[in-house]
Amino acid sequence: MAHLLSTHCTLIPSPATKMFFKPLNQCSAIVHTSVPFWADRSPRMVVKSQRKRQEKQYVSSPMATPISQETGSKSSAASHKIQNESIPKCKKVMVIGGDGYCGWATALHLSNKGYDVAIVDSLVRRLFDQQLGIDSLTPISSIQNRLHRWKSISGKTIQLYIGDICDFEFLSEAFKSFEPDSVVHFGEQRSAPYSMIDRSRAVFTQHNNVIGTLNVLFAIKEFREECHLVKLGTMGEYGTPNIDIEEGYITITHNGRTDTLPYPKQASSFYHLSKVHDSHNIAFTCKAWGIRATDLNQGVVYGVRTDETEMHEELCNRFDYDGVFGTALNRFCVQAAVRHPLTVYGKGGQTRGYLDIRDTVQCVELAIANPAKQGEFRVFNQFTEQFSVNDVAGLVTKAGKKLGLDVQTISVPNPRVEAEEHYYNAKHTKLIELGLRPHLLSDSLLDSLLNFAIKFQDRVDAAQIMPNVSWKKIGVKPRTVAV
Ligand SMILES: O=c1ccn([C@@H]2O[C@H](COP(=O)(O)OP(=O)(O)O[C@H]3O[C@H](CS(=O)(=O)O)[C@@H](O)[C@H](O)[C@H]3O)[C@@H](O)[C@H]2O)c(=O)[nH]1
Repeated sequence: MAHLLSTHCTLIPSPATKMFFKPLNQCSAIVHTSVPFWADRSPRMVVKSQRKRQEKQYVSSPMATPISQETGSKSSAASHKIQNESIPKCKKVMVIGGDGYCGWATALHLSNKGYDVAIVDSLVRRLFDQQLGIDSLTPISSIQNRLHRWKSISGKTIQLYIGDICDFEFLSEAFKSFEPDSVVHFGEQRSAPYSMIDRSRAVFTQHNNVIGTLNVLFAIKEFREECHLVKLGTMGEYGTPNIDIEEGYITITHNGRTDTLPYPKQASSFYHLSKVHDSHNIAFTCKAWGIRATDLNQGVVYGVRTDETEMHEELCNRFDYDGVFGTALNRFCVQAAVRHPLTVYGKGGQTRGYLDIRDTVQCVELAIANPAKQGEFRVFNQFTEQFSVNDVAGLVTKAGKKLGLDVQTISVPNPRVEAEEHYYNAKHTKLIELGLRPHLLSDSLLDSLLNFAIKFQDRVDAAQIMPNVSWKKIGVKPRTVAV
């Protein structure tokens, strides 16, 4: 029997009666993980749209773009590009992982731009917080409340499918029901430290990410062969080679013969390796089945606000600052706000590509609006600026001083195995060529991020700040991370 979830969504229990989420064995902040929750891959509830199916909206033109229905947000490079091109009435985008940090911002942005959006999410990211005893700096609403609020503010409906894409039956239903023209796939375990906690988290990360992506590829082949896959990869796939990093491919002359080959991969965590495995699987299926795909090798994302998430507090995005899910710049802003010394790991010369979350949403929109050709495996390096960890600490220190904060830095013994001083020069021109107008890291953005962190400083749990996952100490025994 279907239970009414909202005016436009229905919860349909799967054939099995088992609940998706096992009860947690929690004792204050300590999580016992002797029975990993992900051991249960039983079928789960499917949220299926009641909305009448619309006509198929396949778009085969590489320049096809959606109607821009921006409501009060600033115009972007993407919208300029969109206005000049042939515009389909409606273009359907499935955002897998649409309840997460990048996924939520992207789902709202695309909906605001006139795409017909469906979120597919297992909500497991929220469960990680509960299991590790950590929380977002910002209070975040349930996905249902988020979507109700978005509807009331924008008048736009985002469909919701709650389930695990590793469950092919669930994914098939979602595909057949929504019939996406593009799939944006953020639905992976995205923390390197999480994947290095213990054996079971390493296995979970690779199983979840690699099998999930394989299922998406099979679903496209089976149900929507024109559908464009926009897959979130990572700059971490390349590692830190002592030569320039190209965008996906490198032309090599060897023993007098020349070829253009996938750029060598040297990932340095089980998480980053899962993305390498994904890239190989996607590249193969583009060749073998003619899948069209874009791999967005994204750098470290910072920031929290986008035009849409700041429309209402119930649309607020998550902001991670803990040692497992928090990323460098966001962490440093929170550390500065609560007068915790900035935690530079090792020598601090680790250099990465960085980007503002407002550019993440812009890049995804550009990729969708300018799809890969049938059979093409495109790779874009998705970042806007390079910084070392010491650079980032220096910028936050300077911005903190302006706000009257006395920001200190400490060198923490590096919990990771990574080069701490190295050459780094990565190309990132393809998205610029498509029209990306980057939001470069500015004093005003740092001011606003610091003020944001100060606003929510009472929610900070200082015990979550120091890293406590070691690349070298990872073992087979299930580990409790929270103190
Ligand atoms: O308190 C900290 C936190 C991090 N770092 C260092 O900062 C660098 C970046 O670490 P991060 O935690 O900000 O980012 P990372 O673990 O690489 O992962 C994040 O950024 C990746 C892009 S990239 O780094 O691979 O380009 C994405 O794929 C991941 O999903 C996202 O969690 C690393 O050298 C790390 O050792 C510190 O020195 N101090």
